[in-house]
Amino acid sequence: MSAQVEEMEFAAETRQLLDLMIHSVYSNKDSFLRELVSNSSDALDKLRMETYRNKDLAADTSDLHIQITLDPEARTFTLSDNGIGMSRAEVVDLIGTLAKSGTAEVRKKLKEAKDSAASEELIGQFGIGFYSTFMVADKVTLLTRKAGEEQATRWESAGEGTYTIEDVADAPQGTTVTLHLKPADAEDDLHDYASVSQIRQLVKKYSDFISWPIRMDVPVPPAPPAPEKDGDSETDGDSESDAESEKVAESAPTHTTETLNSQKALWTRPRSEVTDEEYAEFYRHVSHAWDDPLEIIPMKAEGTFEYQALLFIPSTAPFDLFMREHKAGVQLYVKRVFIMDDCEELMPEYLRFVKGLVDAQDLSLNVSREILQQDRQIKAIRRRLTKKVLSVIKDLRANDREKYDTLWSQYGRVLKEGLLQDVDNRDALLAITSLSSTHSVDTATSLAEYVERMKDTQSQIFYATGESREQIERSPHLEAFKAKGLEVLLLTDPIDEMWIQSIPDFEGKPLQSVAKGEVDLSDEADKEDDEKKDNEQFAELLTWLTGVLVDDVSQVRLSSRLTDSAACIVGEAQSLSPALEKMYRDSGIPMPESKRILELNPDHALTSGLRQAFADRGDDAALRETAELLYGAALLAEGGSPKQPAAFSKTLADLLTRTVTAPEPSA
Ligand SMILES: Nc1ncnc2c1ncn2[C@@H]1O[C@H](COP(=O)(O)OP(=O)(O)OP(=O)(O)O)[C@@H](O)[C@H]1O
Repeated sequence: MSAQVEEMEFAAETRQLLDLMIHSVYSNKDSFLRELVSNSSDALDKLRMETYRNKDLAADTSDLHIQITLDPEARTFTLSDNGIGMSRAEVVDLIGTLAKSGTAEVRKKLKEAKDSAASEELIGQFGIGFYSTFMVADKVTLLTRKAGEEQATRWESAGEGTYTIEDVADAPQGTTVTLHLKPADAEDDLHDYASVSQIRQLVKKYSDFISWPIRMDVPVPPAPPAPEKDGDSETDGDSESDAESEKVAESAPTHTTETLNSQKALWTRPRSEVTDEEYAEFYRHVSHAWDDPLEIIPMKAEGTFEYQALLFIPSTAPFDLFMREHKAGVQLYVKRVFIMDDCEELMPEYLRFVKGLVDAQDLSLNVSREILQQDRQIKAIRRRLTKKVLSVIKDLRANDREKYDTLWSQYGRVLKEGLLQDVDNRDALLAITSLSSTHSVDTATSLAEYVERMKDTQSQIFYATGESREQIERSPHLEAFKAKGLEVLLLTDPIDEMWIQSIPDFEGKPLQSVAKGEVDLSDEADKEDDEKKDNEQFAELLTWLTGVLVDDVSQVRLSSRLTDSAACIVGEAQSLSPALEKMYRDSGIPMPESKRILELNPDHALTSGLRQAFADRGDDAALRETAELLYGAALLAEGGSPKQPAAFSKTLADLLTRTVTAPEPSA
């Protein structure tokens, strides 16, 4: 007996996505099979885990498997599992809507995905899972009953604006998905998915390693005709034996059940025996991805803690890598039995983009998260995996620069979090960290490479932080470094501001911000004399300026970092940069307003003119205005803005007006 059929609408972005799928330009239509098998395999894993945890669960686990049934006449493809199944609410939530975490991002990307290449990339990036069935079917029916529940649910949709959902009283445990297939179209890469040979081949290709049996009923080829006896002629009928053989033929089964996959756990096989394509399929299965892995990392450890691991670095970063909901990517198995997804205990947070699995030999099958957090073995595995991933990245940097560059462009920002979080691996992390520098626009540098290029007279590693390379390069702080040919690291990731503060030196060379403290760039022998002379000459002006600008700066002093500009603003040696202060403030951490230092270029005409004017006229209103403008202009030059832009611009306008107003004729 079935209850009322309810028609529901897909959310707007789900509809858009379905539209994209149905009119899909995505060339690999076969992927729907991988997605369905993956979902069923997960559902079987979940059921097995659930029965470990909940002994009272009324579920049948006697023959967990996946079954494929083809009906070439009705043109249907059916895949069922007797796994965990879904409740009605779960069907609405999981099948009727997109994963919530991605919704906003998907919406944005959908809007942008105007051409076929963009939508292909979109499908690849998000992995559209169950919806991929609409690439090959014009109607999809899903019948599911959650293990332990009586009520089942039927869901059906033609992939347009709506779907129907109804309660069904009677259905086997697990999920059955029936696809009403579109006509095969070789030109569109739409194969005949009601064909036994096609499905046999695709399961082998995509899902051979799935640990559950994937079965299919296949027709038994007709038995070869019995050999004719000697001397028998066509007319010479032995009617009794003919009837006998007919009976046998009638009762002979027309179908037999074939298991299509070898079920061999890929991670237990030596690397030399597994093809890259098999690894790639396995990666797509474990990580629900649609792309190829950038790097495959098989590992095997024997001894005290025995385990095997198969890790992957995906070629593209997931859209939610920096979102709170992002899940860690490594699964835990114990003796080939799936235990849990997203096992955070196996990987540090900054390697959260790594996918794959660890199969540990000596853990208990009902190990819980709480136990894992304390487990010595898990901690040891995590240490080993971390070191291995970092050493693989280091090797890529040395031997496959193109791959490393892709990796760094995708994950560099996350890896830099490690510089703050993982003190034990800081050296390894620094060895794989690439930073922009004034040395080259095209190629980033490591700290070690920077040190190799350092001049003999140079004792510090210089760096500048800012929003972009262009902005930093225009900053007055860099002038003298440019003039003297000193290399400066250009750090533009917000996280750079943080880790750089936590690393005082590299190979004994202190890291020095070009915008902080006093930098000593003079290499002439007589620099001390020059400085002394300058300081004496400018002493009164500097004291007066410090007084005029007392609300804004802690001090006004002469600079050795400027060649072209008249002034710049710098921080105290140990201070936080304005950007970092802002970051803390934005995240709710109270930060006292800190004053910085105004530095003047003693060789600039404006500075020397100001000194002369002050010597001639002393403190007057016009000179005070010049001091305010000088300070405001220095803020603008570093990419900041005066505290009161309107006042600044008015003072500037007044000054400019005076330059164009004809002087009063003298009496
Ligand atoms: N055969 C099934 N049995 C039980 N639950 C299922 C089954 N198929 C799908 N689901 C549920 O529906 C959810 C959505 O499936 P879908 O294939 O769309 O996405 P996914 O597999 O979670 O992720 P991705 O989009 O990355 O492939 C699954 O996470 C699972 O909870």
